[in-house]
Amino acid sequence: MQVFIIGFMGSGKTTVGKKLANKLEIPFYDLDNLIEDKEQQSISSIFETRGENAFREIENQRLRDFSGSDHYVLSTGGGTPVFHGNIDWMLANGVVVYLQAEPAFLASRLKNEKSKRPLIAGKNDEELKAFIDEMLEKREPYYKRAHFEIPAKGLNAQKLNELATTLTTQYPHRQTPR
Ligand SMILES: Nc1ncnc2c1ncn2[C@@H]1O[C@H](COP(=O)(O)OP(=O)(O)OP(=O)(O)O)[C@@H](O)[C@H]1O
Ligand SMILES: O=C(O)C1=C[C@@H](O)[C@@H](O)[C@H](O)C1
Ligand SMILES: [Mg+2]
Repeated sequence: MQVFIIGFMGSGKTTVGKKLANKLEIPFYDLDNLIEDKEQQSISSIFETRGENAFREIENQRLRDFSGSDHYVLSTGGGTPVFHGNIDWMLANGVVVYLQAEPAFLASRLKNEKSKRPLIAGKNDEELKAFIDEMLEKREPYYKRAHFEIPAKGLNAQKLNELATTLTTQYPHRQTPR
């Protein structure tokens, strides 16, 4: 089973992806981390020294080349579904879960975590909220194509269990539990 978690920065893709993988007893990967490991450079530094277009090429390559195992949960970057036909590729190659969140919720999550995220680093609270409003509107049509949409707010252990059960029922090709 290949599960792709998509959604805006701060929606909790990395946090939730890890927990979901744990419940499904399959490995967890994070596309931003895979990129940093392969390039031996932080995401911020890639944006700074090589630019966003280069980052999007690398992101696309890493997503498609990725072959950690037959079964995994992969949390993607906030922009991954939007570029280079990545959403079509993910829909064709696995189950795509959209972690949906409203701008005010995302802004409150992100306001103390801007430095590692080059697209929002240096913005004040007002600029951050305006950026999220505008960017989410552009990105949502891509996010909304996911097979499943889960509200990030109030996503507790029980809801995560329900998601894990739905995924295993509909996509029952599980690895032997570790
Ligand atoms: N269910 C949750 N409950 C409380 N806090 C959470 C939850 N999920 C995530 N967070 C917190 O929200 C922040 C953003 O989460 P996370 O880094 O997982 O988001 P992300 O979608 O992976 O972001 P990015 O796209 O930038 O990688 C972190 O501080 C994390 O600890
Ligand atoms: O929303 C985005 O475009 C990004 C989100 C992060 O996960 C990183 O992939 C990078 O900072 C770009
Ligand atoms: Mg993340």
